[in-house]
Amino acid sequence: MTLLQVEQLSKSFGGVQAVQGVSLALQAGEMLALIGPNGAGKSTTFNMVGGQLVPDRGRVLLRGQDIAGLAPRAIWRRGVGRTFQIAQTFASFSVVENVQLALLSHDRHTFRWWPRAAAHRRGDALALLEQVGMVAQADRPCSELAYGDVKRVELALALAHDPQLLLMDEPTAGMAPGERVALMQLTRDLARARQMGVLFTEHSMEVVFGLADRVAVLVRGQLLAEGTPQAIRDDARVQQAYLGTGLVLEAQQ
Ligand SMILES: Nc1ncnc2c1ncn2[C@@H]1O[C@H](COP(=O)(O)OP(=O)(O)OP(=O)(O)O)[C@@H](O)[C@H]1O
Repeated sequence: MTLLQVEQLSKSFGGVQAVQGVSLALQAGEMLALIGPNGAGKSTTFNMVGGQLVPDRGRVLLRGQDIAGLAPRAIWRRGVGRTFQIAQTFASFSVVENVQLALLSHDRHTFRWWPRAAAHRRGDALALLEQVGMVAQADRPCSELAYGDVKRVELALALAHDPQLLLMDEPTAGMAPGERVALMQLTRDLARARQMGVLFTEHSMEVVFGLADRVAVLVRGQLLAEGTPQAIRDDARVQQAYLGTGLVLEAQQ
């Protein structure tokens, strides 16, 4: 069964039709990039899938069940994880403690438990850090980490919830080009290994065309094109939509 099926999703704000009749599909283990010029409706679409916005119309089917309009936490409980643009770690806690807190939350405990629960699933937390290449830094405070490493920890925090679908809103914003590709390569390896679908918005064309399995292009709230990176790059309508935006539809080597 299709992991995520978005059908005819629409949302307007006052007179602005932010998203109009957008349909998308994402299979388990697959990376789908949502791209488009500024104001195209990427964040609005993303937030309707994650539950931060209620659609005016349309359906969001997660393995066939409509989750459109549910609260973000209810959607999270159904296996939709999310990483955010803003670093979300607790800076004074160590790397492994942050992952333990995420596991605590996944296990439905509240953070009030923390003083008693410092040993909560430390082994599982270390195993997650191993998966994102951060186990050597497990006992360092998050505040000491380089930005790219914080992003890896954020990925481990999202994985603590064992999501079927991971939403990543501009995951590589603010990172150096080499680090961006490394983070998303890692994400792709994890998506394959865990059969987790990944829907992400991204401005780095190097990441999009180098690492997405498929690309969906939004322009002025509508889906302009959807297909493999190669098909999208060769699509004259997509090139036209990006003309004058300063973005170049080429994956740099
Ligand atoms: N809360 C809101 N209230 C009013 N208008 C909004 C709101 N959120 C988005 N919009 C409008 O909806 C349209 C789509 O915005 P959205 O943020 O989804 O685009 P985007 O593709 O994510 O853009 P960017 O790449 O700049 O983040 C824009 O015209 C925007 O101004």
